[in-house]
Amino acid sequence: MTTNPSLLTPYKNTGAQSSSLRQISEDAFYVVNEVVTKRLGHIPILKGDLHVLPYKVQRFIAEKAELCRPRGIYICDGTHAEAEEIKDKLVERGMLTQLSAYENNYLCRTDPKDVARVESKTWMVTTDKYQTVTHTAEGVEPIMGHWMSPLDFGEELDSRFPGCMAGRTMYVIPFSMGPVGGRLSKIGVQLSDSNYVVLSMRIMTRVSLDVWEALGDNDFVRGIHSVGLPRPVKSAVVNHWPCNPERVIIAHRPAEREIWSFGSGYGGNSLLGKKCFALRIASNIARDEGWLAEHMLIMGVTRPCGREHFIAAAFPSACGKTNLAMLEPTLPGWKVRCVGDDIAWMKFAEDGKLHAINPEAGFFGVAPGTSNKTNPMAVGTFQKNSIFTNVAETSEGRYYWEGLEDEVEGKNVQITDWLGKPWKLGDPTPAAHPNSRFCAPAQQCPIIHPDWESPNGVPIDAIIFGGRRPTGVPLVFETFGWEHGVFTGASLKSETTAAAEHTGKQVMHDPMAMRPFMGYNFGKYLDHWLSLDKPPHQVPKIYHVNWFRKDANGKFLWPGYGDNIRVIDWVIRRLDGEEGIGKDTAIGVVPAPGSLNLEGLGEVNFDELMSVPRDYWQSDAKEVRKFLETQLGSDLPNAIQEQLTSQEKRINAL
Ligand SMILES: Nc1nc2c(ncn2[C@@H]2O[C@H](COP(=O)(O)OP(=O)(O)OP(=O)(O)O)[C@@H](O)[C@H]2O)c(=O)[nH]1
Ligand SMILES: O=C([O-])CC(=O)C(=O)O
Ligand SMILES: [Mn+2]
Repeated sequence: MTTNPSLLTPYKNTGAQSSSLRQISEDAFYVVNEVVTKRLGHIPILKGDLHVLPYKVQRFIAEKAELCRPRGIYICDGTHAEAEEIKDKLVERGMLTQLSAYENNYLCRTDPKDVARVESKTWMVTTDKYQTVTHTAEGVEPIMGHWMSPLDFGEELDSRFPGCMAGRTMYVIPFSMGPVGGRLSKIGVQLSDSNYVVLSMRIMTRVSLDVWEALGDNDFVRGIHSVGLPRPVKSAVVNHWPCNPERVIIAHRPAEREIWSFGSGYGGNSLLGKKCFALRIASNIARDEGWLAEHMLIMGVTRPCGREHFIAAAFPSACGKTNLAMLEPTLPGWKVRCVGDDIAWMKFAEDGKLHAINPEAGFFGVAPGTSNKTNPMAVGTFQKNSIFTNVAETSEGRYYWEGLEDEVEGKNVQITDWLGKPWKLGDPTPAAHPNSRFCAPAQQCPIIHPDWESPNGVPIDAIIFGGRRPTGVPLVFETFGWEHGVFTGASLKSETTAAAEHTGKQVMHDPMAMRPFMGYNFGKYLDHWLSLDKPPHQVPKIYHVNWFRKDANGKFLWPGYGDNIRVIDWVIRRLDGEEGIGKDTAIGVVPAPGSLNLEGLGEVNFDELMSVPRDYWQSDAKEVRKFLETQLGSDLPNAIQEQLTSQEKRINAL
């Protein structure tokens, strides 16, 4: 199979800011115009004016249209009217159903084969393999980063993209991650043949014509997405949801800042601003520019005394970020405000502090388990202008999923499950898919932070890592310093969830909660983190939490949700330097007996919750050493190696 070299030629960044370059690019207009016109051939522009866009964008569109051969090109403007027009069409076609009990809420059922991220088909394409993966020990498959050679990628691309949009519209989506024009913000352009993607991107990112203005002649991240089912369609389309599960590929070319996604319409695979751009591509940009792109929520916590602290927290997918970011405190006088629930871009500012922005504009949250009891602020957010994917529906036009039983019990309502079948309480299968999601504008969150769109971000005082650890791991501990904190993040593990294709509950390594999102060599990534602790930087303190420890009967030891404020309270008192509330253990500082505010809580087995069992941690230490040494090989930073050794010594001395 041959590869069209023009598809794989990196675009040159002309850095066209100076007036002389601007002059050249104006002269080049006529050339561009000719090339663009030739490449487009007879493909009509259905909406918008291609020739007023930045030249690089014009060329990008023309080149990819020539490749994918859509029936027309639709340049999105991000307006409400545009969204209405698309929604009406989708309702008519049966892909969306209005949830009539709310204002402008819609339900979408996908093909049941397309319901989660597909980690095994997600790739980083780099010339040098070790830009993507670490030097693992002989015979050990790297689990962080998934490498494909440019040559192989060329073949995969050639066998999928030519003509892949036949009979469909190619939407051009201009979007900004972070407020348009902001200091930490970045611009992307996604091409997609899915109108569900257009509607979702409009919620999750800032889609607007202002983006073109802010972009000018600068470079942008390029996204090409296709559901991979050109017309006429040869196989049956299930649920009016075109996709091509057998041929899925999500490939990133970090050097070219380019993303190619094929075959899936599901959020994490198709909303390219999210995991693909804001984590995998952005972590590459961040390393080059000296900042961090992380899988973290950002929250502001105000104590009864009125002082506010900002916290960033990294938990793997479906492990509680959205819930913590919108926590409703059970302690009186406390206030939590949400800055972001999934991704943080963080950079040290002149004040020496690490400042974070939320690059997204919406929440793409796990639906099951979300209720007025667990997360009333999320519920408040998605009462209007939201899209629900793979949830169930009631005969009253409301959404339904596991965790909302109280709202239908004893009422005469019929439920239709996510597969479109009649369903009733007590049925053996779940009503909603476990990875069903709500997609809602962040600005509708009742506790959105007034500075959530501040272009300078918010100053982070503490970073928290966490995961689902049914045994052995205490509710909270403070690490002994930056290096120990980075080591603790690198050793992060969690039980698998429905957010990706892994089946069965197994505790897996998920370093920094970034395993599925690692954009470059994980050893270099750790080096980058370690290098940040230098003057004048005031690095945040690093903590680890575990809301999911279970007792011998398999019951959670900790009530979680709103009561997690009690842990945050302890964290902030530690930041303040309050004495006598910490107890040193081998793995970090846990709350001393009596130091955690448990007032008003029922029975809590504090000792079991905080215990650091020697046997457990001895075998854990062995396993972590094996993991880090075999996974990172020669890429394992010395500082992490030293942390490993000193932690082992402390554990053996327990
Ligand atoms: N037991 C317990 N469950 C929790 C807690 N916080 C969240 N959960 C559950 O964990 C699941 C996922 O929570 P989310 O907050 O959506 O997780 P997330 O990290 O934002 O997930 P992604 O969007 O996939 O990145 C939901 O079913 C929650 O109900 C907690 O404190 N205790
Ligand atoms: O990316 C997605 O599909 C949803 C998400 O936030 C995650 O899985 O962490
Ligand atoms: Mn996530």
